[in-house]
Amino acid sequence: MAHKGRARLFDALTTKGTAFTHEERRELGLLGLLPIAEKTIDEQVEHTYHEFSTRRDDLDKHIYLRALQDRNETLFYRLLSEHIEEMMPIVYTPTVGEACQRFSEIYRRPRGLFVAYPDRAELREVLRNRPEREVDVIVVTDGQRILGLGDQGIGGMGIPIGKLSLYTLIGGIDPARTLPIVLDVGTDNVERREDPQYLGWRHRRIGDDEYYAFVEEFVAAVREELPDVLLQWEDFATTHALPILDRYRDRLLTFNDDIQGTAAVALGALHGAAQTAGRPLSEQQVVMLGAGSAGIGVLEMIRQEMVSQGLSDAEAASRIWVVDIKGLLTDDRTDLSDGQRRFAQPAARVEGWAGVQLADVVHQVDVGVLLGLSTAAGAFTEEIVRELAGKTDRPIIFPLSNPTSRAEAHPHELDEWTDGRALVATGSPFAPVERNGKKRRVAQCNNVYIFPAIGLAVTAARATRVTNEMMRVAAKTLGEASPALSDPDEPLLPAWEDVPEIATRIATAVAVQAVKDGVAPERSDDELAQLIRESRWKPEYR
Ligand SMILES: NC(=O)c1ccc[n+]([C@@H]2O[C@H](COP(=O)([O-])OP(=O)(O)OC[C@H]3O[C@@H](n4cnc5c(N)ncnc54)[C@H](O)[C@@H]3O)[C@@H](O)[C@H]2O)c1
Ligand SMILES: O=C(O)C[C@H](O)C(=O)O
Ligand SMILES: [Mg+2]
Repeated sequence: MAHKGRARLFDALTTKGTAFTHEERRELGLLGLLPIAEKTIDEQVEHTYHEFSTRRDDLDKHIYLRALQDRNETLFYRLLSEHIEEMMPIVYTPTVGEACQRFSEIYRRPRGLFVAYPDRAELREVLRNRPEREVDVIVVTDGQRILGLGDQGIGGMGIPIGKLSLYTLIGGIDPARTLPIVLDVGTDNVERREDPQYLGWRHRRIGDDEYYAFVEEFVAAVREELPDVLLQWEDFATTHALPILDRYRDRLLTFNDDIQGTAAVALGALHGAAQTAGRPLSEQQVVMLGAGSAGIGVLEMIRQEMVSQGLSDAEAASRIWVVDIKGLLTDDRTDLSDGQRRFAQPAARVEGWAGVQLADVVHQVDVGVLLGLSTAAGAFTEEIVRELAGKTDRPIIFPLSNPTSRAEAHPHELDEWTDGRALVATGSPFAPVERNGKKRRVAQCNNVYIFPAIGLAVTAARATRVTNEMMRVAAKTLGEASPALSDPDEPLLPAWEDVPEIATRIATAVAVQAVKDGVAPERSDDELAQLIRESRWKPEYR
């Protein structure tokens, strides 16, 4: 801790603000730079919580917390950890969505790296200018598909910042070793581009040739500067997300959270749901609304799970129905990507149907599981849900699109239309559902149950790759922690207060799997468990 004087006082990572003791103030040259009172961190938490509570709306609260993070990270995380349920929706989904839309307007201080296309000749210098030398986790976006809100250009930076806050809060990654990055490659959002306040590069998105060359340059610079870092891709448009993952997954320590993290959390939540419904996944017909990278990623994992339950690949695929903006994916469609084609139903199977929209599929098929990753708000209509509820005792319905404004249905509607029988999980947080005077928490099936644990696992175990098996183990360990397994009235996923502990459990299982897969140095399971517990950063003044 080399800093002294003002440099120390204003270093967000090491400052204690009014909690510097008199002795420390003398040692560090801070005498007179602070009011005389000496606060404890608990008093600071109380004070900041009061300040937070007086802000007028959620965006204002977001701005307050982000400013606190820029001022005093230890206090920020301490405050968050004591109010995790209340503050998660403020620093993360859904409020972070609005913060991205209004990024330039609410901008106060820089954070992380802005890797802009016009600086492409100096990418290495950009990387070298990173705020801290040692980095365990990078979250990078290009801002093109921010939640279900589309292209936000540089405003997408809110997402890496928010995700990394949760890497620390839940996964115990040292905040000094996290790095949010936005690749500023222009924006096709005309409103943003023409907004005089816009802080990004005012240019249309670059073409694919330039784009992939730039991404390659970026990856090369990251490898040179930070060869051991975990590089997480976030909120890229599906057309880029899949090729990027394919290109780098075997070359780097990397994963795509929207594809792989989402798949793992969905499978985890389905574990408790299938058990409560009394019918394993391999005996369900599954319908997915949305055939983007998130939807296809989830379905790949569901298919593997059905196969592990004894089905052949073809049998599993025949139980999976995917509907996109044009209707059901069938093998006579010429507009499907390779990933989508794997889930196309034979056109012959739908011959004689009146149509191929979601309502038709639910009408024709004995659906037990309905999932939404479509951004289509309200697409799970009363009619569709009532029909589904007529086919099965415990319909499993997950409207997973974010933010709240994009949800395919709201939990209280699903509860009403199914007389309380639906097993529900949502992507964004919702208020508890009330039935017969009893309030029930709604599980938030969001990849935040997964990515912090992956970060913790690979950092502690010094893994060099994120394998499919590591993701499957994460899903399984989360699934086994479902409160619904012991009481069907309980939510499908654990409460936020329990999530840091469950992340530790998931991380341990993932680290053990990394060793098994030969992508982390040999260590015993006990050693890994201990390493993971010990490596967790805690929000305490040092
Ligand atoms: N809960 C989570 O953890 C989680 C994780 C990742 C993504 N998501 C959410 O999933 C959504 C989709 O993400 P993506 O990257 O796959 O997006 P995407 O834009 O690539 O895919 C959207 C898909 O939905 C289809 N679609 C759009 N409008 C439709 C409509 N009206 N009817 C039927 N289909 C329609 C499109 O054809 C496309 O196949 C976003 O809202 C995102 O926030 C949630
Ligand atoms: O950011 C989230 O809340 C989940 C997911 O990564 C998404 O893109 O919607
Ligand atoms: Mg995302």
